[in-house]
Formats: sequence, C-alpha cells, structure tokens
Amino acid sequence: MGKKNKQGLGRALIKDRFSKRGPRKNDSLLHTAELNDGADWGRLNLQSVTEESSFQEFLSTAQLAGTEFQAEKLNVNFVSARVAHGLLTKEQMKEFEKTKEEKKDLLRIPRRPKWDEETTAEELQAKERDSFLEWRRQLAMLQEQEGILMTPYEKNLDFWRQLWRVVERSDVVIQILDARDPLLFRCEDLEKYVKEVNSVKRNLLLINKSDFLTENQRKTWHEYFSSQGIDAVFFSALNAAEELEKIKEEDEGVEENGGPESDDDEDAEDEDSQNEGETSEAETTYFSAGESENEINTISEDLRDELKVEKKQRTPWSLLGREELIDLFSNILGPDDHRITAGVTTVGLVGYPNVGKSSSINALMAGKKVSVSATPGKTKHFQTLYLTPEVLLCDCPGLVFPSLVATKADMVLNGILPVDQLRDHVPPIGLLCQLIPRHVLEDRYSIMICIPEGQSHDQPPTPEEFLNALAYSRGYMTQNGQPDNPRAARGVLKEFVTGRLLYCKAPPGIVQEEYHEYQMRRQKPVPVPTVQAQRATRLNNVTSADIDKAFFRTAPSKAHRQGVQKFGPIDTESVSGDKPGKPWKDHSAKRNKREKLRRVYRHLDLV
Ligand SMILES: Nc1nc2c(ncn2[C@@H]2O[C@H](COP(=O)(O)OP(=O)(O)OP(=O)(O)O)[C@@H](O)[C@H]2O)c(=O)[nH]1
Repeated sequence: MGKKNKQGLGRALIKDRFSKRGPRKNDSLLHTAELNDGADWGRLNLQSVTEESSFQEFLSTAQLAGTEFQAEKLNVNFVSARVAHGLLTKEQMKEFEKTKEEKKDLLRIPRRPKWDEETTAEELQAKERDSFLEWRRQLAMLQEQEGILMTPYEKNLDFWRQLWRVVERSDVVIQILDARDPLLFRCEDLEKYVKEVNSVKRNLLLINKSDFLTENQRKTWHEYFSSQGIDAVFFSALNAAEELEKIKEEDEGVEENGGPESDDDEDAEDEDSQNEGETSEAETTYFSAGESENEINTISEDLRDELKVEKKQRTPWSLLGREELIDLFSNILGPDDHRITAGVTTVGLVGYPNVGKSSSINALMAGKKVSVSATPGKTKHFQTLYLTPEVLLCDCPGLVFPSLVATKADMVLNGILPVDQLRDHVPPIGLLCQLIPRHVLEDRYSIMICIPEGQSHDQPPTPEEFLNALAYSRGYMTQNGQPDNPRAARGVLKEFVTGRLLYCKAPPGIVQEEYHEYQMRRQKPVPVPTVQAQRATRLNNVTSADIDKAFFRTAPSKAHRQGVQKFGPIDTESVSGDKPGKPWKDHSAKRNKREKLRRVYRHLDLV
C-alpha cells in the first residue's frame, strides 16, 4: 500500500483533534517532522535504551564506533558493572554519600560537538556519534574502575540529540523533579550544560507531585534550595488537573441552569480557552523581570519578594496553581531579556521518565494533549506547544541521566526501574521495610507482622515476615499452598512508586524521622477485602488446574490423595455427569455450574 498523502498516525491524530473542535487561536501542535531544526526526525530510533547486558553493550558500542568484529574478538573481556543487589549498612551508606560527592563532576551528560554553518549534516552526525561513544567509554571506565553503581542512564544517542535540541531552542530549561526525592532526579550537569550553550539561558527546578509534601516539608526544601542559590518552585499537576475539573463542572452547572450559553458548545469552549489566556495575561504577575541579564539568582529574589505581597498571602513554598505557573513562565524573562525567538519565551521541559512531565503539560494546556502513564518512559518524542501566544513549551522525552545510586532497590522504589520487570523482589521490599516503620505498614494493610523472639518492635521486619503477613491476609497463595510473596511484593512496590504508600526524603542536613513524622501518621489504611471479595479475587484467578484439583478428575495426584484423606472420595459423577478419572469436559460445567462453583470455593478456602 503506497503512502499517498503522507498521512501518518501522528498527523492523523493532530488533524483529528483540530477538526473535532475547530481551530483555536493558540493551536500549535506540531509534528516533529515539521520542525525545521536540521534533525531528521522521521528516521529517529526512539526506543529508550537504559539496561543492556554486557554483550549488548559491547555490540552497540562497536556499532557506534563502526568497528570490525574480527579485530575485537581477541582479548575481549566482559566486565559487568557492579550490581548491588543487597542493601547497604549505615557505614556503607556514609561511604556511598562520600563517593557521590567526590565523583559528582565525573558524571556528565554528553555534549553536542561544536559545529558551524560549514559543517554538513553527515559530518555533524559522525561527530555526534564519536563524542557520544567517548562519553559512554568514560562512564563505562568509571563504573569499572571505581566499582560504582549508576542509574541505567540513557544509551540511545537519539534521545540525547532531542535533549540537545530542546536546550538549544529554549530560553528557560525547566527540570521537572519528583517532590519525594528531588535531588535524586536533579541533574546538576544539565544546568551547567544549559549555561555552556548560552549563558543567558535560565535554569529552574519545578518540584512536581508537591501534593505529597506538607507545607512544612515544602518550607524545609525551599530553605535548602535558597541556601544553595537554586531556583525552585512547587507544583502539583494532579491538583491543577483537579482544579480544572472542578471549574469545568461548575461551568457546566451554570450552563445547565440557563447561564450565558451559545448554541454551539464547541464555540463556547473555544472562547473560554481564548479568554482564559487573556485573563492570565491581565492578572497580577508574581515574578517581575530580572533586573540584570546574567544574574541567575534574580528569580529567587523575585520569588521571595513578589510572592510575599500576593493577595492570597502566598509564600515562596506555596503550591503554585495552573494560572500562577503560566504567569511565572510568561514573566520569567523581562522584556529586554534575550530570547531565541523574538517575543516568545521558549520553555524547555526536561526530566526523568515518570516525574510527571506529561501530566504537568496536560494540566497547563487545560486538556489532554500528552498521554499519561504510570509506566516510566511513555513520552518518546519532543514536541512543541504554545501555552499562550508568548510562551512556547518544548517537551523533551523522559531521560535517565547518569547518576550514582546506592542500590538497585533504590531505583525500583524511585520508579527508575519498572516494578513489572523486577526479577528479585526481596531487596526493594527490604529497603521499603527499612524506610517505612513497622507500625505504618501494619496500620496501612491492617496486618500483624510477626516479631521473632528476642527482637523488638523498633526493628524493621524482614521482607519475608512482612510479605508473609500481607499475602496471607489477602489470600495470595501459590498452587502448593505457600503465601505468594512476589505477588504481594509487586502490589506494595507499586503502591510505593505511585505514592499511595508515602515516603518523602528530607533535604541534606535534616533528620529524616523529624521531617517525615507527620506523614507517617497520615497513611490511610487500605480496607481489608471482605470474605466475598477475597473469594471473588481467587475465583478470577482460578485456573483449569484448580478446577481439576477441586474435582479430582485426573489420575490420583498428591492433591488428590490429600483431598481424599480430607473429604473422603468424591462422587464426581453426580456433579458433572462425567465418569470418574476421565478428563474434565466443558459441557458439564454448564449443567452443574452452581454446584461446581461451590466446590471450587470450598477447595480454594481449604488450601
Ligand atoms: N500525586 C501526583 N501524581 C502525579 C502528579 N503528576 C503526575 N503524577 C503521576 O505520575 C505518573 C507519571 O506521570 P506522567 O505525566 O506520565 O510522567 P512523565 O514524566 O510524562 O513520564 P514519561 O512519559 O515516561 O516521560 C502518573 O501515574 C501520574 O498520574 C502529581 O502532581 N501528583
């Protein structure tokens, strides 16, 4: 089938969205292929590469280098980076913090090589590949020589190419961080790179998911960032989206009650969104223009001063709402400040996968423009969107930056490694048991975790103690009657990653227990499933093997023998109409459904 109109899925979606509700003043969704920035977007390999085996890594490095394999066959020695499976002791943790500080400057992101108008596209691409290869070599050597564990940093050059372009196009680069552990997601070297590209560009940290923090906790972070001369603001895409939803509902209520309404709903909606843009422009701004062009800290000063006089008695650590964030973006640069595109402030949004970039953009754009997912790495393309006629958002796909981490378990709990791809659940659950006090886990899951003799309540439970209690209480059992700990672990880890089981890290220098005390009490208990619900869950998971076991249809197995001992011989003929010992047939299930279900229930309750 030939491509007649070059109508790909991306373009079709954009066209479809516009045709459904007609064009609007600020419409600006561009397909990446329409960006005339020299990049061949149509040919991008947009598969994020974070975890590679030694062999894969060797192959991709050789491919990048254009190396012939015959030459490489000799003396090849694979040395895997040290993988810390277990957890660190307090001393090891101190040592780790020291190493982290020492090696900070070595953990760089790749730079785009210098180029000018005379450089051809091919030359530039070759240079990019070479410098990227060199960067990977340096990091690999660092990992090998120092025996350190790093985040599974992005190894696909095309992702970094997108970052380079976002940084080059942006006047302000915003790093979106997760409020639960902002420093883990902050890349200091990116801030340096932004300044290297052009010293007039600004950096700003947007602490998203700040709904997880109490006011005191935000204040503590604000004090830390101010003391470091870092500009940071607090935002919650979730709260902003909820506010929008409420406004929408109220508007609909007014419309239903005979409020001002035109015949055409879509027209009204369009007008609303246009007016919205105008109101936000007209409203008070919280950030005055920076007085001097190169002064990075002007925003902090502005933030402190301007926010204090705001009518709602806002503090610099208040959660910014949607309108306030739009105001911030509109006024972060003064009228005389340098802009790449005259009259337009381009705001680049960068961050790790899953920190909430798409949710923030959706909340800002007051509609669903970017798909949101609890799985890291959903956003794959960089896209540009006009937030207002003067503010252009430039969204970069989620990137894992190179950084030091204590253990793999830390990466799982922080959502950097996906829970579903986890092979060993014990270390992350062990870490979770160390971070969250025993009583919080017991309250949240309405369980009692056993304490071995001679141990006190203050000691964290082992992963087995916690998971056994949880799996039993939820009825998660394996075929052979053991508690299904991996299943229980997956559920708890997902709760932790999504923040339902909340843990927030304190800034450096603050005692963690004091910082988190309030939230530890704030955890809401999860209702324990009723007997009916437990049965329903088990029934949903019934396999044909369960049914076979329940009816002892097949040749005597261990389960059969045990069953016969427990209940005596079962007259399957009267139940199913089949002859004993013959394989189970579906037609009989229809005839005696209720009786069979009762037996399956009974069987499941007894295992
Ligand atoms: N509590 C809370 N959850 C949020 C907030 N923002 C995003 N989330 C959740 O975080 C998860 C990730 O959000 P996304 O917006 O898809 O994250 P992303 O950074 O775009 O992720 P990639 O597409 O992988 O780059 C989703 O489950 C969101 O519901 C927030 O402000 N508060």
